[in-house]
Parts: sequence; structure tokens; C-alpha cells
Amino acid sequence: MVKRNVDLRSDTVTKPTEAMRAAMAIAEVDDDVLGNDPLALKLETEMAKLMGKEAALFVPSGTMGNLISVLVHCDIRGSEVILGDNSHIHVYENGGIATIGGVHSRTIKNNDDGTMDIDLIEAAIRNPKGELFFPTTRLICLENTHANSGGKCLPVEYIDKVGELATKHDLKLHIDGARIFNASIALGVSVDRLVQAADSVSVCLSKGLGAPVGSVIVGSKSFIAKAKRVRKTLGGGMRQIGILCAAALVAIKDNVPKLATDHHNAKLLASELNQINGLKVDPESVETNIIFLEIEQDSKISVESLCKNLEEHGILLMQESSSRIRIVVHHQISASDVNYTINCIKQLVCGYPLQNGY
Ligand SMILES: Cc1ncc(COP(=O)(O)O)c(C=O)c1O
Ligand SMILES: C[C@@H](O)[C@H](N)C(=O)O
Repeated sequence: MVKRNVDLRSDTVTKPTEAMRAAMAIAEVDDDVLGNDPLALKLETEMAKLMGKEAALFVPSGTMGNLISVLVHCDIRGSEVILGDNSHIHVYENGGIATIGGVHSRTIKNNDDGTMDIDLIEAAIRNPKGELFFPTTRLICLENTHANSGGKCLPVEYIDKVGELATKHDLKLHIDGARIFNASIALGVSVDRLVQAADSVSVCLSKGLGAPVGSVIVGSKSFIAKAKRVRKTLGGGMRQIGILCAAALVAIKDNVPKLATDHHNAKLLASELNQINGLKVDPESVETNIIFLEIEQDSKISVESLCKNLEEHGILLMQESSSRIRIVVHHQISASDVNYTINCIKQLVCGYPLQNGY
């Protein structure tokens, strides 16, 4: 019997708010491929200014934003990109940079905090003297926050150091900033300062910001001009996108201020769950809106049965492995939803049937 709907699978699951729907309904639109959609231009201008870059481009997804960025930076055959072995680009984007872009990946181990050791990055840069044997390194990719590390924030000092290394070796730096606003709020660093060293950033509108669709890539005017062409090649040029950009403009205005609450709710959830025997989560490791919950071997309940039982009570989680569950908090998860989730998990893990009224 489903009691309520608490969707903690991802921050991609949010539904458009009434304010977004109202803005979409009255959105002024035109053909964006022909460069005339007024709200697309307004969103791109606003995002470029927010991120401290010359220009911006709306794209249908974060995956396409990363793919376009890598393809623009690595537009010469035989290019190589240095990226994390646990990065979204490497793990969850179907190897698109290789299958579509012909770009070779050189992975470096991601540390638990989402960074890659800078000395290992520098050691991985191909020496041009070896050109007879080696691909040519042209790009370094970072991810902030780092999703598979549990939403960890890469400090601005680290990003600046990687930027200096890229400049030293005449490379470009791309940031997968799907959750860059989460990092900005958690670190207390303005988003434009956080990405200052980057040549390009892909920013998801459809994650913590809560827009229904889309991402924006930002960079130099020259980069964005090339990106626009690659977007069209990939079929990402769309027509009356003002309907989508209207929602995104509302999302930026209304939801960036809510990210701190998402982080607070995630930390509260993590600290309460950590007190339940059979569960393990480090509340100190929760920096933003993502929690990785481990079910201990001697627990009375398995990951599968916990997720299934919770689903029957309207609580949706993402099973990551036989012992790990991912929980992602977003602006449509209330404090009451957090308490409901804690009570349901507590009852189930401690082996009690759920009481009515939870
Ligand atoms: C870190 C990160 N980058 C990129 C993406 C891709 O975004 P999209 O799902 O819009 O393709 C995601 C998740 O969706 C993500 O978590
Ligand atoms: C699964 C992954 O692609 C997505 N970005 C998420 O975090 O939900």
C-alpha cells in the first residue's frame, strides 16, 4: 500500500513547478536553429554571465554537453583526454567521446574526494616526442561535484592548480559541472570563481536546479561557435526551445537558493541512518545532496528487500550494488519526507513491520 511518494533515486526526477509550467505556457518562442528564440538567447546570456564566460549554448542533456565539449577541444584525430576512472563521462556516457568522437581516454584513478592526483595527471600527459607511438593529449576533464564519489566538492584551489597544469602543457580544461551550483553553495565560492580556470563547463539545468530538461555549456565565443556546429551535427539543434528555457530561467531564480536546504536534508538523513544498526554511512562524507548507504553484512535485511519494501511505501532509492544504495535529495524532498524515510528504514532494518501512520 503506497502511503506517499518520496523519490530519492536522483535529482533528475524532479517535476516542473507550477511557476515553471506557467512560464512555459506563456513562453515567447522562435526557431533556435536560426538563432531567433528569445528565451534561449536570454538563458544563454544569463548563464554565460553567471559562469563568468564569454558565451553559452543550450543543449538537450548533460551527456550531450560533455560530448560536444570534448569533441570541440579534441577536434583533431589522435587526440587524448585525461579523465577520472570513476567520472560520469567515462562510466555513464556510453563511451560517446570514443564511439562518436574518436577521442582516446586516458583514465586516472579518482580519489575518494573526486579529485585526481595532480602529479598523476601530469605524468599521464603524452610527451610530443613520442608522437610516433602516442595519441596527443589535448584535454583534461574534471567533475564538480563528483557524483560517483558521493557528491564531493572539488575545491577552487585544486581546480586552479589543474588549470595551471593545463596551461603549462598547452591543454584545455573541461569541467562536467552537472552539479556545479551544489559545489558553489556547499563551498561558499561563487560559481564563476569556481570555474575560472576552465575553458568549458557543462552545467545541468535538470538536476539540483530542477528544470525539466537541458544543460548549458559555457566557454569562449570561439568555443561556443564550434560547439553550436557540433550540436547540430549530433541532432541537438532544436526549434522553439523557449518553452524549455522559460522553465530553466525559473529554476535558476527559484532553486539555487534551495540547494543549501537539500544539503542540510541530506546530512540529516545520513546522520539519522548512521545510527541504525546494520547500516553504515559517514555523515561527514556528505558534502552536498548525495548519500551512499552501505548495508552491513550482518544486517537483518538485504539491499534488494529493503528497496522493495520501501517502494511499497512510496520511497524510491537507487540500488548501486549488492551492499550499497544511493540516495539523492532534491528540492521536492521535504523535511517531512526525510523523517518518513528515516522511520520506514528504521522499522524495516530493525525487522519491525511498518506501523500505520508513518
Ligand atoms: C556528473 C554528471 N554528469 C553528467 C550527467 C548527464 O546528464 P544527463 O542525464 O542530462 O545526460 C549526469 C547525470 O545525469 C551526472 O550525474
Ligand atoms: C545515473 C546518472 O547518469 C545520473 N546522472 C544520476 O546521477 O542520476
